[in-house]
Parts: sequence; C-alpha cells; structure tokens
Amino acid sequence: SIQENIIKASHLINMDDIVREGYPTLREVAENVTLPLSDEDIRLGEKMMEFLRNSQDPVLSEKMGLRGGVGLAANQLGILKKVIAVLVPNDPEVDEDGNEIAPTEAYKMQEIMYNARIISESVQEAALEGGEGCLSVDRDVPGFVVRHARVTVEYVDKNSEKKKIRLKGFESMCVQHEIDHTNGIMFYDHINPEQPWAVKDGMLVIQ
Ligand SMILES: Cc1nc(NNC(=O)[C@H](CC2CCCC2)CN(O)CO)c(F)c(N2CCN3CCOC[C@@H]3C2)n1
Ligand code: NI
Repeated sequence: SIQENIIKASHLINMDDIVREGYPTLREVAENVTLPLSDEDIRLGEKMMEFLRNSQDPVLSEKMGLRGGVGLAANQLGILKKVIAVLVPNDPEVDEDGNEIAPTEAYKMQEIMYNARIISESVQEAALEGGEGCLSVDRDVPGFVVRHARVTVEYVDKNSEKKKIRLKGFESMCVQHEIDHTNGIMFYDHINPEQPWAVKDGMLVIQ
C-alpha cells in the first residue's frame, strides 16, 4: 500500500509522493485514525514531519528537489487518514550589527496532529498578506485566502494524548490549511472569485 511504502525506514518523502490537483484524495474526506495510535500511523506522522524539516533545509531541499513546506496533510500522499504535520520556524534574530543569530527555539510550532478538528472559531477573519500556495497545486492562485483569525483545535498527539490548543496568526492559518486538506478543501476555495484581494470588514492581514 502507499502507506507501507512511505513508512519504510529507508524512504524519504519527496515531491513524487505528493499528489497534485485532479488526484481524487484531494477532494475526499479522510478517516479518523484508530486509537491508540498504531506504529504505522505514528511512523507516517514522523515521515511527514521529516519531509517538512528536509524541505526547510537549504542543502537537502535543493538536493532532493523539494518545495518548501510548513505543513503537510496525508491526503496529499494519497492516504485518507486524518494525519497532519505542521513545522513553523521561528524567524532568525538579528544582532546590533544586523547579523542573523539563530533563535533560541528553532520552531514556533512543531506538531504531528491526529484527528484534528476545529471546535470553535473567531468571527473575525484573517488572511496571509501574500495569499497561499500548496504543494499539491503547481500554479499560482493569487488572492486572500480568507480564514478564521483564531481557532480552537482538538487533536491527538503522537503519544495518543488528547490535546486542545488555541491558535492565532500564522500558525492558525497553517493548521486551518492542513485541516482543510483532511476535509477535501483546497486553499483557493476560500478566495473571492470576483475580488481576490478584497479586504472584508474587520479582516486581519497577517505578514
Ligand atoms: C507560508 C509558507 N508556505 C510555504 N509553502 N507552502 C506550504 O507550506 C503549504 C502550506 C502553507 C500555505 C499557507 C499556510 C500553510 C504546503 N501545503 O500544501 C500543505 O498542505 C513555505 F515553504 C513557507 N516558508 C516559510 C518558512 N521557510 C523556512 C525555511 O524553508 C523555507 C520555508 C518557506 N511559507
Ligand atoms: Ni496544501
């Protein structure tokens, strides 16, 4: 099966494993994974997180021909399981002479989320300033991807522990993009077709 191949110790997820627009699983709703998590599902999450790390490494991403990613959903691997990985780096700090210094914490968010679902959401909306892209979409689709500014997400972590977190800002956008994938929703479904860059009343624009 696809998952058996992907979780092989020697396999590194690369762009050939990521399905593109038109592939059925991008428009299907994934199943919750069974609890307690199976070894296979834990390994799947770890492989997805490894892909994100590699995609953010200047040397490895170039070597492996990876597009940069801060999130990934199992639907994008052709696997209809509610498994997502999110890896949001901290911005490097800059010293008084303007030299970059590595942040104390490398990542602002690093989480493999099983069966993630939004249990509450702000009325206020938000969008990333430059719009969004998707590793499964080989074209630019310009426009504000209008999402909830803040969400409360319930999920199970890799230790099979139930978690509930509140998210805002960039992480909120990222997790919503991934949860959308597990429900067959693509980022451009949230772009206003008539006025893609319209700023709706009260909408936050996130840098
Ligand atoms: C914003 C951004 N989107 C990138 N790509 N798109 C993705 O991640 C898609 C998911 C994101 C699209 C918008 C919200 C979630 C993947 N999606 O399809 C999964 O469903 C980036 F790669 C990226 N960064 C900033 C941080 N940088 C650190 C160093 O390495 C390069 C990396 C580039 N920021
Ligand atoms: Ni995507």
